[in-house]
Amino acid sequence: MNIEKNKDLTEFSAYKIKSFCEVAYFPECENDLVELYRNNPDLDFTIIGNGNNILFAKEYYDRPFIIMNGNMNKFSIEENHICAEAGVTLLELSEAALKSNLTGLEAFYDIPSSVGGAIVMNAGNKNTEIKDVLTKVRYLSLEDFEIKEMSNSEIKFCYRSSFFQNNSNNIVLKAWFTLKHGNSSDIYNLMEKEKKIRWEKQPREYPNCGSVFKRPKNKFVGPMLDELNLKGFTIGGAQVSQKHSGFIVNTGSATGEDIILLINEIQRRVKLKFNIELEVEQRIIL
Ligand SMILES: NC(=O)C1=CN([C@@H]2O[C@H](COP(=O)(O)OP(=O)(O)OC[C@H]3O[C@@H](n4cnc5c(N)ncnc54)[C@H](OP(=O)(O)O)[C@@H]3O)[C@@H](O)[C@H]2O)C=CC1
Ligand SMILES: C=C(O[C@H]1[C@H](O)[C@@H](CO)O[C@H](OP(=O)(O)OP(=O)(O)OC[C@H]2O[C@@H](n3ccc(=O)[nH]c3=O)[C@H](O)[C@@H]2O)[C@@H]1NC(C)=O)C(=O)O
Repeated sequence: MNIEKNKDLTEFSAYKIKSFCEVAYFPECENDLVELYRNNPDLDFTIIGNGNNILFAKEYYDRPFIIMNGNMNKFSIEENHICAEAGVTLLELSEAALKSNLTGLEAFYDIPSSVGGAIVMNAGNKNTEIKDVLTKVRYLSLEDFEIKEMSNSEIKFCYRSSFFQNNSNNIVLKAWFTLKHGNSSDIYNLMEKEKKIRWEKQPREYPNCGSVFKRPKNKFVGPMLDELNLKGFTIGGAQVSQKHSGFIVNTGSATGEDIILLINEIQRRVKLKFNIELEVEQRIIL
């Protein structure tokens, strides 16, 4: 396993925020990860999947990070079942499904995420969520350092949440998905269609971490922010996207602090005007 001291984390954050950690571990397989935790039961590790939903609040972390991005990325396919390690990206997973003429992952083709991150957050769009294709998860419990498995129904998935979101002392190691046999060109066309829709609506040209806030009940975030004239509102290098107000983009030199200040100001104005407390969807790494 590769271990790097004083590691620059910029490339592991989709916001491209400059931040360092004391030491970064890059586990290559399940065993590396499990041994790391078992041998260091007192260390407070921060885990990063593909970095698409994290906001570095600090410029330096004097603690160890575990980086799954580009690691633990093996998968296998048997009939209509895929078994994938936590570090496989949804892009890799959906492309593998396409090659095997399996349908069910098209909506995830363009959702930036690792398998682990997708399960924690129950990744998805308006019509499909990862829970719809997931069979079971293998995970490491940090309570007793034992490896366990949990079936879909036990994971208590709901909108952008799961057992793993609410119990972060459990590390996703591997997941099994059940798909359906389909037609290769139909699968490909649907993947491209999903991607086109997202690229048309979302600010892919700037570093960002997707939706900043969860959808409040019966409301969308974008129209509320538009009503408040917040499109383009900027603090330092952080800007409410001109393309989709539900996103904050890094226009070049945003710090974590810029983004947090912008989030706080949006929340303050939304509360004043609509009496709604916007809940942050992204993980702020303190
Ligand atoms: N729909 C969309 O367009 C977009 C969606 N997203 C969503 O954001 C998420 C991004 O995933 P990803 O980039 O991989 O995640 P990140 O690297 O951004 O990690 C987010 C959090 O997930 C937890 N986590 C990640 N991997 C694991 C693991 N193996 N086991 C346990 N916890 C883990 C960690 O929190 P902790 O340690 O506290 O549990 C981490 O802080 C996905 O759910 C994706 O759907 C992001 C951008 C756009
Ligand atoms: C990007 C993410 O997921 C996205 C996912 O891609 C899209 C599409 O399915 O639906 C959610 O966004 P969203 O709630 O902003 O939905 P959208 O369909 O983009 O927009 C909702 C409504 O707001 C309007 N809208 C959007 C942007 C804007 O600047 N102004 C505006 O008025 C749109 O016209 C639409 O009528 C997910 N976000 C959440 C928090 O649920 C993410 O989780 O990070």
